[in-house]
Amino acid sequence: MAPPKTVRWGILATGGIAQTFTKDLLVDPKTRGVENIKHTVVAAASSSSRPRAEQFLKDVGAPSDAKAYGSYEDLVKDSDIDIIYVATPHSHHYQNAMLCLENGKNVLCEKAFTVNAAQAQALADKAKEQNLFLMEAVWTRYFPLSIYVRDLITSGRIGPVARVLSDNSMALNPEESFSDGKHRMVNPDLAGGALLDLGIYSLTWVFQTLYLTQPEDSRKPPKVLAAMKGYAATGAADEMTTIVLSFPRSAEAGGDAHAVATTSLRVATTPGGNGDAPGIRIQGPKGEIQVFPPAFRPTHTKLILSDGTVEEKHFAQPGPGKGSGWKNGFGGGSNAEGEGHGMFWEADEAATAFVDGRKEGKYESLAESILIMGVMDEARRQGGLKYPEHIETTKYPVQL
Ligand SMILES: NC(=O)C1=CN([C@@H]2O[C@H](COP(=O)(O)OP(=O)(O)OC[C@H]3O[C@@H](n4cnc5c(N)ncnc54)[C@H](OP(=O)(O)O)[C@@H]3O)[C@@H](O)[C@H]2O)C=CC1
Ligand SMILES: O=C1OC[C@@H](O)[C@H](O)[C@H]1O
Repeated sequence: MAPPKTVRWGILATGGIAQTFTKDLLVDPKTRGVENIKHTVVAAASSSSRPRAEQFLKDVGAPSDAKAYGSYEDLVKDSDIDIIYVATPHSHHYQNAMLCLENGKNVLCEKAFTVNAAQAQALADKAKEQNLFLMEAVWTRYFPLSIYVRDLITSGRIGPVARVLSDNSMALNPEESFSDGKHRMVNPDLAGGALLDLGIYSLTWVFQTLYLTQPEDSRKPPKVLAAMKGYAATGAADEMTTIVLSFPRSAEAGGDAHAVATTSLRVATTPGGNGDAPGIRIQGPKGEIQVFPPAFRPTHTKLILSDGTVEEKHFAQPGPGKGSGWKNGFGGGSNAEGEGHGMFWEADEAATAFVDGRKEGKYESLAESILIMGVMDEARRQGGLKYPEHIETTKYPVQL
């Protein structure tokens, strides 16, 4: 077997998810049976200060020669970097990812990919023009659990999927948790609200079960009907959004399929985060697949068939982990001591694509990311939610 190829990462921003991702990145891929690539961190940048980037590199256990930068502009000029992971708030993804692409860097960009579909399209166009890799970091798509669920569907165990019910909600008590209104969950200037932050996962489950599992030439965009409740304290952000989707299908493929994607900052998929009610139900004529919360990091599925068969599966996130034990502070769950968080699967895919010369992720094309951004645009249009022009714009560069 050929020796693993080492992929050199740069980390853009030093906040919560940048820490979690980078710790996972530094877990040896062999611990999860991955032999083709290795990851290393060669640089990190903080827009606040260089010492903050230095501290970040220490905290995550990066190699001692990794470089610390005090600006994103300096990071993108580093010729030793193969891929940059963009970990700023969604309001900033478009400007930051464009900066990377303009400077010839491959990009893995956190969710939600951008603020709207026009920005996502502009990034995809730029990546194509520059012949660079670009992928939205919807980590859940790359989990072995997600691959297993998609395989159950394509192998026909439940018959053609007729309906998907998909929720990702957290009872965050927003007035108390985000009382100054500055947190990205509620802050319009950071494209805040439930939809872009949490609802993206409800839609991920809808799309990866009803869209990605269809033959490519038969995938069609869904019709969208949405209800949105604004978050009163900050005005332009949603605290709850419900989207009904109808996917056109031929009669041979089972006819049209429906989905309901829900998200809320006020109520939880399972109160107390105990995870005993399925947040995702994928239903066909022969049975259903249940996925247990949280929707973004599920570890438990149940297949229930109408003939009485019940198959439960638990998926570990193999460690040992570099101290990547995780709590999100919102009651969103924590992983067992010694486990990784699970962000390494998407990193493996991005690195493998880079090494193989692919320009997009295997389980979510740029066209699908753009389509999902378009569904969120339509939900916001129907719900009357607009963000400030300077973060909705496709102009570049814009100082945020
Ligand atoms: N995949 C997942 O499970 C998760 C994904 N996310 C996504 O990751 C992104 C970042 O979230 P998270 O890490 O929790 O956010 P944090 O607020 O913890 O970190 C964001 C970082 O972005 C940089 N930044 C640059 N400009 C701003 C600004 N105006 N306001 C705030 N931060 C700024 C800062 O880093 P610096 O000062 O170093 O430049 C900051 O530390 C979001 O898009 C979110 O949706 C978040 C949580 C989980
Ligand atoms: O992406 C996410 O997944 C985990 C949640 O806790 C977090 O708030 C969200 O941004």
